[in-house]
Amino acid sequence: MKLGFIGGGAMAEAIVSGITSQHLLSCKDIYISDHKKARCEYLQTTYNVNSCIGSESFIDKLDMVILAIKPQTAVKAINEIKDKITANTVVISIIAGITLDTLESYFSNNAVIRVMPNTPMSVGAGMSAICAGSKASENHVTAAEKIFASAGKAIVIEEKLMDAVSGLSGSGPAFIFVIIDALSDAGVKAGLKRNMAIELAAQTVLGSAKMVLESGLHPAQLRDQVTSPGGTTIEGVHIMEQKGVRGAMIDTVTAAIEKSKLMGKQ
Ligand SMILES: NC(=O)C1=CN([C@@H]2O[C@H](COP(=O)(O)OP(=O)(O)OC[C@H]3O[C@@H](n4cnc5c(N)ncnc54)[C@H](O)[C@@H]3O)[C@@H](O)[C@H]2O)C=CC1
Ligand SMILES: O=C(O)[C@@H]1CCC=N1
Repeated sequence: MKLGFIGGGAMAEAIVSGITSQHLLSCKDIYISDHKKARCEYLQTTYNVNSCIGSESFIDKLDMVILAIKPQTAVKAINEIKDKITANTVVISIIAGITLDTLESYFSNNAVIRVMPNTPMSVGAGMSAICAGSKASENHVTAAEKIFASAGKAIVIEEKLMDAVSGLSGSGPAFIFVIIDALSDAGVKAGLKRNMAIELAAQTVLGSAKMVLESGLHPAQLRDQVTSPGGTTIEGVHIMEQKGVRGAMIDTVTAAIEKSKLMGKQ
């Protein structure tokens, strides 16, 4: 299986780092094209994959190609490759907002799949959602699931849910990083050293997420287990509700979802 990437930026790197550390594919079967020479050299040195400016040397040899360019540069990049790939190559787009209809209008002979991954793939803890285009078979979807589940979890969804997923789990890591940063600020304010405060905050987020996933309990039940009557936690929970943290998080994700919808219309 030969896997190619058009665009070797942050998200492509997270996927490559995930799949190579899990040994899903051999490095020699991974090809990355990026416009920046420095980026190609970095990816080649760090992950031992093939990387070059331009995809001419490998584009017609791929079983799968992942489009990992920004939405703003997508049309140009797609036009560079659409007549060069063979009909057997499965096209996977991770580009936010670009619909299957649009992708299929460019790649009319190919099976097309949309995926919304996230950067925690780089540490084996990604969350990806996959939806299949009209020509994608069950085998194609299974192959995509294998790639994206190799470094985390992958679910198959209907395309109408893609904007919601983009706003929640696609952008979500950025929202959680802001929260970890804010929690560590609170620790620093109380006299903790910055590195210790970051470790305390990040491990607390990690552990809490693990409890939600492994216990099967609703987050509200787990919160209740921490909240002793008349104790410290309820004081903090009261402030969170007073300051509208819950509403702010709903608004945050909703704004990201609305932007994803808008990008799909452009
Ligand atoms: N960063 C993230 O957390 C996530 C990003 N995505 C999607 O992934 C896509 C890529 O995002 P990032 O990796 O963050 O962007 P990025 O800006 O880090 O990477 C894009 C790369 O593409 C290269 N490039 C531009 N035009 C090119 C062309 N014609 N041929 C080859 N390379 C070209 C650029 O030099 C750059 O290195 C976007 O469409 C985004 O919506 C999806 C989920 C999460
Ligand atoms: O910010 C963005 O547009 C991309 C899509 C999801 C995460 N990053």
